[in-house]
Amino acid sequence: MKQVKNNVKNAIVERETPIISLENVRIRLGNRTIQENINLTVNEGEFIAILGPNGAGKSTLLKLLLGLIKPSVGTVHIMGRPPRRGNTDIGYAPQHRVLEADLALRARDVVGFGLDGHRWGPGWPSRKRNAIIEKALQEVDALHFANAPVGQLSGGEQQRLLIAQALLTNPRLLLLDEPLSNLDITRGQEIVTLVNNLCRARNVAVLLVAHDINPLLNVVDKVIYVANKNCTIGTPEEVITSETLTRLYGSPVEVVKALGRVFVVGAET
Ligand SMILES: Nc1ncnc2c1ncn2[C@@H]1O[C@H](COP(=O)(O)OP(=O)(O)OP(=O)(O)O)[C@@H](O)[C@H]1O
Repeated sequence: MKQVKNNVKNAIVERETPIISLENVRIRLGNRTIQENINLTVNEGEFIAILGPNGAGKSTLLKLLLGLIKPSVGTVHIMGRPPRRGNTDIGYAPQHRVLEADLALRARDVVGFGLDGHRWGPGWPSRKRNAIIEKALQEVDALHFANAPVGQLSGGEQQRLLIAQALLTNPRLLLLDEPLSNLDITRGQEIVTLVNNLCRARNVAVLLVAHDINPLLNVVDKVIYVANKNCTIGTPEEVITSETLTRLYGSPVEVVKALGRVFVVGAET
């Protein structure tokens, strides 16, 4: 009985532990300070957009969570533990370049690469491995082009494969680096809807790096805005305001709302 109680207690503690916790984090690369003092918490199942100008440190933040770089000051916790490379609780889709048109690999093989280094990686021609790949392809609505040569797929279709790859280990945190870049408005919106559905259905926390908040405005829970070596987190209504962004950039910024869209003016955004 005591064991059962302990198990329940541990399960509750585990559930209540934030997915990400950053305290007083400073990031330096080479001899440059990229971020001064990051404090933020991300909870289970939250859908969060990371925004900010080129070179502000959005991808660097993802690398920190992946354990690829270390903070020079402060603490980083992923599900209560320091970040570590190869953490299967994290699914990561890196920034994507369109693949060569003559690349003859099948879409499903490319997704399968996501299992490399995993216990169902190559050398496991098992039904289990194929079933995992099939499920991920289905979740991103890619079954109908699963056998197509990947180089012939559109940017949006290739993006779905990257997301499928990131889902293979059933992660609790999904890191997507600019999945909307190079997509037209309709394809971009389809990816946003897909990611939102995955986030809600799986209760997986999602950090999605983007340059434009507009396609995400109606679906994200929060925004992390990175600029001028600082970052801030809050709901879009809290963060995408003239006051908050002027404070963050340290120079005048105007947030203009028109035609149902939001425009950030006056800063290098
Ligand atoms: N090893 C390094 N040494 C020094 N500076 C680096 C190193 N790696 C990256 N940087 C710098 O860190 C800054 C942040 O880069 P990062 O790629 O995180 O920006 P970003 O916000 O993702 O930009 P973008 O929107 O253009 O992709 C950039 O100015 C980059 O030049």
